[in-house]
This record gives sequence, structure tokens and C-alpha cells, in this order.
Amino acid sequence: MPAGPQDSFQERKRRLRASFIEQLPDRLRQARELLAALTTSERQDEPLSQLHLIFHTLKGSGASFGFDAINASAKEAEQTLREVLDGDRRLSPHLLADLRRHVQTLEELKLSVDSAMAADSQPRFTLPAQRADEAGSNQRLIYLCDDDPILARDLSDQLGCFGYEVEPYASLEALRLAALKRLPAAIIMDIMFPEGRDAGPAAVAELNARLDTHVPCLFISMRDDFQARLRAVKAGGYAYCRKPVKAVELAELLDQLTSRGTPDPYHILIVDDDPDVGQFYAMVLDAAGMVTRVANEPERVPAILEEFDADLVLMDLYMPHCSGPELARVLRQIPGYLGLPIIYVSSETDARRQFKALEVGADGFLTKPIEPERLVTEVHLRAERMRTLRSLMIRDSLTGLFNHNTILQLLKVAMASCQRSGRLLCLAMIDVDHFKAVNDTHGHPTGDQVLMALGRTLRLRLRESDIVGRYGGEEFAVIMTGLDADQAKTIMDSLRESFAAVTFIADGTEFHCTFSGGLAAFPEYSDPSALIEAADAALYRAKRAGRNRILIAHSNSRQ
Ligand SMILES: Nc1nc2c(ncn2[C@@H]2O[C@H](COP(=O)(O)OP(=O)(O)OP(=O)(O)O)[C@@H](O)[C@H]2O)c(=O)[nH]1
Repeated sequence: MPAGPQDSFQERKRRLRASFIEQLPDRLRQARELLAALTTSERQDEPLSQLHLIFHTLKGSGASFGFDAINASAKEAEQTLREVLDGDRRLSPHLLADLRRHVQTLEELKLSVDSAMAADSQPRFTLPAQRADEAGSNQRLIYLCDDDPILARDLSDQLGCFGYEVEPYASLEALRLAALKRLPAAIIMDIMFPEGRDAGPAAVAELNARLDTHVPCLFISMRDDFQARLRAVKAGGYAYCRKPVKAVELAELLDQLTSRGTPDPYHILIVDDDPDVGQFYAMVLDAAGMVTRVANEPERVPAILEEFDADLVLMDLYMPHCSGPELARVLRQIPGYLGLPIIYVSSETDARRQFKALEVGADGFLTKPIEPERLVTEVHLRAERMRTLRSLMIRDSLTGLFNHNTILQLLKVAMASCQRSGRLLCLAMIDVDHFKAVNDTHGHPTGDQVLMALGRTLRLRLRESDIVGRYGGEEFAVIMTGLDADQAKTIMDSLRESFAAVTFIADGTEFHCTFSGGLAAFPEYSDPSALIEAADAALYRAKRAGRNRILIAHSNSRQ
């Protein structure tokens, strides 16, 4: 039979089990030595803790790797040692003899990889939120159905600024006919219609059944009751937004729904002092499409996190020199990791101890042995949540671009990285021309549409590596690396020309907008505030020189 991904998973598991069996005598020898050093006359916390850690690890790994006999014997010994460490029991000669007996039982076990493999169930991974995308070739075509024709038209126009081709429909019948003729990439659907309070989800369900497909769907509604949300979920709704909805939120959701590219996999850092256990979790999560990194030494974690952008940390509870809660506390004291989800994985079942460990700001507790499927689901759900929350914290709600604080942070990070690598960096500050007049003439909502369109133009036209943010009001900041100021100016000029060509329509009147920009380059300006000040000054000059142009700041011509 050809080797498939499942075979390689089983093969890796086999290797880990073999390595566990190989290391077992050495661990038991350490346990024997520690036991020999223990006397009943005085309390010796250090060897007792070390011994506890050995049995604790054996208990967890035994369970994870399917060696039930190891798990059972180590569990009893661990419990006894825990009681001694807590002061609930004295270290009597009888108790020492008991511990030696446990070590002996473990030494005498006849372990075989094959028997453990045979007892293993085949892991299956069913990742939540796998999105079907069978909407046909037109990735930008969206149907929006709402019985309020003004809202349908207005929202469609706004979504147009995000690059979507949105067709508004004010009746369910009109939408049905359109969908039967040509399938859209997604449908945005209201819940309540004259046909009934739940007519929107019913129509979507009927359409899917009729076409034998699943058209991705977002629901929008004034309703916020459980029933409405449940109907939407039953009809296969991907998201539910309460009215009034922001076009930028819908655009973000549509981006997720209609993107054909695979989403960026979750990055999971696994911290476990036992290399085999760490590898085991990594193997399970890798097989589910996540990217993992294993740290066996807690002290290396901050350095690893600096270059591995983790969505979540999976952490062992008991580790020598630095426990899981201690490491969690260290991380929480670093501002960038205050919100990083930390999940403990441990065979600790005592609820009091679990709570204590969580108190330091960790987010969850998974008790060993954990089924691969459950591990994948738990990690996936928490990492997904983290991404959503992070996005809300760092993005501007109108344009979906990075907000003011985030762009400043990112500029600092990018400049520090360019400093190390010797790469060039340019900052462009751009500002819509005569924007006050747009608001005054066409109204604030139209002004908002202009800002959304500019944000979108910047995001779609620039490289993935460029960082775009809304600096404030009608001012945007763009960080470009690996380019000198002249190259950056060429790009910004081309964007400026494209934006000037966009036709906006408000109340039947067409109008155009332009923007001006100021560019400053690193290392000519070597610290973030000097770079921003220089780009801003160049922007100011561009405005004074007549607008609709990009000017470069030079340190010898500062004004
Ligand atoms: N619609 C809308 N307007 C905003 C927003 N933030 C700031 N503004 C408006 O942007 C306008 C900025 O106007 P000014 O700074 O006077 O400059 P300008 O009219 O753009 O003219 P120049 O920059 O000199 O070309 C103000 O009227 C603000 O109220 C926003 O989020 N939405």
C-alpha cells in the first residue's frame, strides 16, 4: 500500500513511542538514585520535587503514548509524593518502600511499541470551519438581499468601494431568479421579509437545496434573538451581523469567505521539557495543518516568540527550574504577550491546582491524556478566537487598516529589523486633498466611502510585505521595506494616479478625489519620530505646492 499522510503520522508516533521506551530505564535509574538519597530523618524538598516530576512526567507520557500500565503505576507514586510535598503525609520507611516498589513495577514492565500501536485508534482530524467555496468562477460577485431598497443600494455602493461587485435585490424572489441564472461568490441576506420573520434563512436553505450546493452566506438583521441566530446557523450562515452594519466588517467577512487561497495556518508554540511529548503534540497539530515550534527549555521561550509569531502557547505545567505558571507570569509581564493565549496541558487533575495555575493569566487547561482530535479542536478554536480579537484591537473600524497605535508599533519593529539587516525602509504619509470639501458637499457618509476606497486601494495594490495604516482622520501611513525613496515615490505616484481615476457617485453626482504624500527614508532618518516628522513635513510641502503630488524629504533640505 502506498504511504499516505496517515502512515507517516503513525510512523512518527511509532518513533516517539520507541524513544520513550528507550529513555525509560534512564528515568527509572534517576528515580532510584533520588530514592536512595532520601532519608526519613529530615525533610528534603529538592529531591522530593525532582522525584515528583519524574513520576508526573511518566504518568502523562504513559497516557499520551498509550502505555496504560505506566500511567497507572506512576500515578499512584506521584499522588503519594504530592501529599508528602504538601505536608499531608510524612515520609515514613513504609512509604519509601512503597515508592521503591513502584519503580520496580515500572522496571519490570515489558513494553512494546507494536502492542501500543495495535491498541491505537486511527486519528481523524475534522477541522471546524472548513469553508466550502463552490460559488463558481466569479469571486467578486455578491448578491445582497434586503427588503429595504435604500439600505440594499447604500450597502452595495459601499461594498463596491472594497472591490466587490454587489447586486442589490429588494425581494427574495428577485434574488432567487438571479441566483438560478448566475451563482454569486456569496450572498448577504436579511432575516425578516414580508413573507415571514425568518424568511431570509429559509430562502437560503431552499436555494442551496434546489441547487444542491452551499452558497456562502452572511446574514444581517435588526434581530438579535437566539431564534434568528439559530435559523441563520441552520441555513449554513458563516456570520451574523447586527444592523446597522459597517461595510468594512462585511468586506472583511467577504474576504474570508471568498478567498480561494488557504488561510494562514495557526502558529502554535509547544513548551514541554520532555522532547518526546513536545514532538507528539507537534506531530498531531502539524497533521491538522498548523505550524508548530517546540521549546524544551522555558528560558528560550521569549526569544522564540520574538521570531515565531505564535497564535497560542501550549504549555506543560511542571517543568524543572521554571514551572508553567512561572513562565506564564514572565510572559504576561512582557507587554506584547499580555493577550497571548496560554493553554496548559498536564495530567494534573486536582481542580484546586488547576485553578491556581490559571490564576496567573492562562486561558485554559487540557488534561492528559488528550485525544488528538480534541487537542486539534481546542487549539484551533482558541487560536481562531485570538486572531479575531487581535484583529479588532489593532485595526481601524472604518477602513480595516492598522490603527494609529499599531502602525507606530509596527514602524518601530520594522526599523529595528532593517537596522539589523541593513535593509532600506521608506515611510509615506498620505492625506486626501480638500477632504473637508467632500464632507461638506456630499455628506459625511460619502466622505467615509472615499476613505474606505483609499484604504482598499492601498491594501490591494501594495505588496504583502508593505504595512498600511490609518494614521488618523484622512491621513494614512505606508511602510515599505527594501526600497529607496525614488523607488517608493514611483509606486506611490502610480497609486496616486489610480486613485485620482476612481469615480465616486453621490446623489447622482460624479466626483473625483486626489491625495498628496510625503516620503522619508531610513537610514537617512534613523529614528521613528524623526522619520514620521520628516514624512509629515514633506506632505505639508506637497500640499503647499498644489496638492496631488508626492514629495521626498531630505535631511539637508528640511523646512
Ligand atoms: N467622513 C469623514 N471625515 C473625516 C474623518 N476623519 C476626519 N474627517 C474630516 O476630514 C477633514 C480634514 O480636513 P482638513 O484637515 O481641513 O483638510 P482638507 O480639507 O483635507 O484639505 P487639505 O488637507 O488641505 O487638502 C475634516 O473635515 C474632518 O472632519 C472620517 O473618519 N470620516
